[in-house]
Amino acid sequence: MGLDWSTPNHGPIQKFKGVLGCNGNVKMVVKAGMDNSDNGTGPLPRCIVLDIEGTTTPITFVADVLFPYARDNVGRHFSATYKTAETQNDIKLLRAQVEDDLKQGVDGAVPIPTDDAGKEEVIAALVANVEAMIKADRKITALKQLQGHIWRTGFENNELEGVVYDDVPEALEKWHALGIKVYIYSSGSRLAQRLIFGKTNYGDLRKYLSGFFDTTVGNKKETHSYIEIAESLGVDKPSDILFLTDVFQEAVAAKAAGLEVMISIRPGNVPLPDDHSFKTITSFTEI
Ligand SMILES: CSCCC(=O)C(=O)COP(=O)(O)O
Ligand SMILES: [Mg+2]
Repeated sequence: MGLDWSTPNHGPIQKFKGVLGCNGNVKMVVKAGMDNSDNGTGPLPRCIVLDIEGTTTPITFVADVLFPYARDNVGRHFSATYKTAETQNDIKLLRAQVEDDLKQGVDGAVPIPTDDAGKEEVIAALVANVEAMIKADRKITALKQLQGHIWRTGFENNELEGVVYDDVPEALEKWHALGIKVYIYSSGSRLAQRLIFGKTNYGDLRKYLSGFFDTTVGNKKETHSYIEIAESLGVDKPSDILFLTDVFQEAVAAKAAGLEVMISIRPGNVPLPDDHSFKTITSFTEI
C-alpha cells in the first residue's frame, strides 16, 4: 500500500531534476531513472515525522528496558551529579512539576524539601516523585529530560542499546536516498532520541535523520505542537508532512493541524477505536 494523497496539491514532489527539502530548497540531484514521485503505488511525502515508541521501536523496549533503567538508577544519578548545573536544572524542573502536581492532587506526588534539609533528604523525595512519574508513564518534560540524562550513562557504558524494528533502517535509507527529510517527534527528550538512534541494533542511524522534536514544542496530543513543527520545518503547507504514530490521540491532533497521518500497528500497541478513519501500516515497507 502506498500513500493515497487525497488532496490535489499532493502531486509528485518535484517537477525538475532535484528533490525538494521540507523547506522547498533543492537538496540533491536525482539520478537518471530515480525519482521520489512514486514508489509504484502512489506519491511520496516531502518529509516524514516519526514517533518512536510503538512506531520505530517496540513499546516493550521502552517499558521493559529504558524505564526500569531510569527507575533503578535515578538515586545513583542524583547522588553522583548533584552539584552539576545540569542536575540542578533537572531538579528545578522537577520541583516546579511536583508543586503543580501537589496542587492538582496527582497520585504519588510528595513534597520536595528545600536544600536546607540536606542532599540526602532532597534526593529521597526526588526519587519518590520520579518513581511515581515513571510508573504512571507521564510524558512531561521534567521527567523526560532527567531520563535522557540517566540513559546517557547507560549508552556510554554499553548497558543500553536502542532497538528499531527490522523494516526501519531500510526505509530510512530509502527515504534519505530519495531526498525525503525524516524527523523524530517523541515524548523522549531530544538527547534520548539521539542516544537511541545513535546506537541501535542496526548501528548508528542518525545520518538518516534531519532533526529531533520533543515535548518542548508541546504535548504530542495537542494540535498546536504539530503547527509548531510544521512552522519549524518551513513547509509550504502542513500536508507536506507525513506523521507516523501509534497513538490515536496524537494522530487526531496532527490531522487537525493539517498533517497527513498514518497509524503504526505493531505487536503490543494499544488497539485503535473501531471507527477510526486513519490509514494504518504494519511495516515501513508499506509507505
Ligand atoms: C526517546 S525514546 C524514549 C521514549 C520515551 O521516553 C517515551 O515516552 C516514548 O514516547 P513516544 O512519544 O516516542 O511514544
Ligand atoms: Mg508512540
